[in-house]
Amino acid sequence: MPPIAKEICIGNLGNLQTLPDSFTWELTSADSVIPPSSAAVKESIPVIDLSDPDHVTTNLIGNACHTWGAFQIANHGISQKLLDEIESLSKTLFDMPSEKKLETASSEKGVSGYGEPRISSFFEKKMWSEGFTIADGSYRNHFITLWPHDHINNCRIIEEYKDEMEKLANRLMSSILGSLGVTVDDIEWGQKPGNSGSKVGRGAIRLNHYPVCPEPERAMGLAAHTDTTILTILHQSNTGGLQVFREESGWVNVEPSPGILVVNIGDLFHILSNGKIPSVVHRAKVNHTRSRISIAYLWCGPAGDDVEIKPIPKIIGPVGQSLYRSVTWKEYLQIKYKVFDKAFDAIRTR
Ligand SMILES: O=C(O)CCC(=O)C(=O)O
Ligand SMILES: [Fe+2]
Repeated sequence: MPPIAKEICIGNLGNLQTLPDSFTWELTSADSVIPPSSAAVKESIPVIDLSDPDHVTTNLIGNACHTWGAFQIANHGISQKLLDEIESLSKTLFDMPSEKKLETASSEKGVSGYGEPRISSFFEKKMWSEGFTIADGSYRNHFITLWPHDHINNCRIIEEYKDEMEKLANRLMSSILGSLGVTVDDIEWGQKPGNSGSKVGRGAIRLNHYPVCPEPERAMGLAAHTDTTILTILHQSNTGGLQVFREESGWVNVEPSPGILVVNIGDLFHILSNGKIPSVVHRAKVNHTRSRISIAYLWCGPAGDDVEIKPIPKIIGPVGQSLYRSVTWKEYLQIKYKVFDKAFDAIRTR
C-alpha cells in the first residue's frame, strides 16, 4: 500500500483547501437529507425528559426505540460542567500538532489511542475525521505523552465521565427492558465453560473530531454504521452533523441542543430484544465553516470477552423462536469486523 502523503494524513485535514480524491465520496440522492419542504423533515428522534415519572419515560423510550432505535434525553443527571470538561479536553487534544497526536496512535492490537475510525477499512474512500479511543487503562500513558503536566486532571475527567455514563447506561437499559416487559434479571448472561469471563472494561469512550471541510457535500465524516454496543450515549458539540436513518424517512438530522444527549441502540440490544428493537444506522456529516466534536460512550454492559449474548427467553415467549444464536461479545466483534453490515445475517437462526 502506498504511504499516505503527509498532507492528507488525519490530523492535517483542517488545513486542506481542496478535497483530495481519496476523500471524495460518490453520494447519490438517496444519501441526502430530505429537503426542508418535505413533511417528514419535521420529525426527528424525540427528546425524553428523564425527570418525568418512570412509567411515562419508559413508555416514551419504548416508542422511540421501536420507531427509531434512538432517542435524546434531557435532565439525565450528567452535569454540564463534566460535559464541558470532556469537550474541552477533546478540543485541546485534537488541536495538537499531528506529530504529537501520532505519538499516541493506537497500536495494531491495542484499541486505546489516536487514529482513523475503526470502520475505515470497510470503505474505499477516507473519512473526514480523526478520533481517540479510550478502551482500557493504557490511555493514561497516552495522556502522559500528550499532557506531561496536566494528565492527572485529564485522567480524572475521563474516569468521572466513565463512572457517570455507566450509571446512566444502566438506568437507560432498565427503562428499555421495562418497555419490553422484562427486567435485567431476565437476561441470562451466560458464560462459555472454562472461561473466566475476563472483563474488557464495560464502556469505552470515543472522542471524535470532524475538522472544517472545503467540500462537505462530497465528504463523509463517519460513514453509515450501527454501533457494536448494547447502547451508546453521545454528546455532540454545538455543531450539527449526526444523522440517523429510518426506512420511512431516509436520513434525518439530529441537531445538537445544550445538555441534551443522544442514545443509540446498538447491535447487542437488538440481539437481546430478539430483533424487536433495531440498532440505529447513523453517520456524521461535516461542515464548511465549523469543526465538530462528539463524544461517544460505547456501552457493552457486563459483556466481558466471554459473556454470551442471546435473545432474552422471556421476550421470545414460550412458543416463539429465537431469531439469533448465542454469541460472545468477542465473537460478535470478530464477525462484525469481518462482514460489517451483514453481521446479523451471520448469526441468524432462520
Ligand atoms: O459524531 C457523531 O455524531 C457520531 C459518532 C459515532 O457514531 C460513533 O462514534 O460511533
Ligand atoms: Fe456510532
